[in-house]
Amino acid sequence: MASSNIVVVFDFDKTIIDCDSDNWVVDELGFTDLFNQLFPTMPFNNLMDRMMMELHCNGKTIEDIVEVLKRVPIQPRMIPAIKAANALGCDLRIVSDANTFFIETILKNFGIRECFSEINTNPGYVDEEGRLRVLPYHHLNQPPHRCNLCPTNMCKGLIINRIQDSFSCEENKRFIYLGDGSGDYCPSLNLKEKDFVMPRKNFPVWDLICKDRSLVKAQIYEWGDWEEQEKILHQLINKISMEESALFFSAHEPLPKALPVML
Ligand SMILES: Cc1ncc(C[n+]2csc(CCOP(=O)(O)O)c2C)c(N)n1
Ligand SMILES: [Mg+2]
Repeated sequence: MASSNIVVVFDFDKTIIDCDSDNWVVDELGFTDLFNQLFPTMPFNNLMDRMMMELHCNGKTIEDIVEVLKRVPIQPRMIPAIKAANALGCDLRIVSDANTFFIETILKNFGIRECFSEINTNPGYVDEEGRLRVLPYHHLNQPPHRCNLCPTNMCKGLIINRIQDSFSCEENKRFIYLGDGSGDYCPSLNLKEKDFVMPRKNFPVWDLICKDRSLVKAQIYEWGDWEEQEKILHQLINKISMEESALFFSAHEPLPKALPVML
């Protein structure tokens, strides 16, 4: 497979799929009223764990949840677009405030689980009683992350920093980050000048970025719908690849005379 120096980091809900997976499961299984009643009383991450308990106690099985997840709305072009980015050698990752069970079930159902090298999200697992448990990404026995932009269970900015630090400077990785929610703002601030952020237009991360664009070092390319997301992502991958090959030529030999227009 081709390899490149491009790392594409996707948020999941409303960036890869066309809904919030948590709300989709709760609504489709008929538990919206209870969700709305409990919503003001506890942090969201705990609420999802509680809702999974409520489903279990009311006779909803893991198979029922899986069946609902298989029907999750997604723009059909998203699947070939992800496969294409992977085939071009991009390192694709997910950073999401959903959970591993929902995300892995959905990606496997669409046949794209293997396109991603890493999924960073809240752990979700089925316990011995057949109940789905959802835990915080940052364990409660660890010191709090101290970021005041992010919910206590997950700071996506810390995750981006960890991914950035996993590469050496010589690898010169270029990041493209796609997201929609307020939780995607913190990681956007941590990107560098050579990187790109693709906020979903008219969604919370876009509103936050637009308040003061100068706080974001990365180049900003907004997207309004999935067709546009696919087009811009493809253009950015091409743009970075061209820049890198131009750099490669200029570092190794004089530019070949036959290529003056491209380079
Ligand atoms: C009414 C209401 N208030 C708050 C929330 C919390 N919340 C908003 S988007 C999201 C998913 C993030 O996943 P991703 O990071 O993949 O976009 C979560 C956990 C909600 N779902 N509903
Ligand atoms: Mg999202």
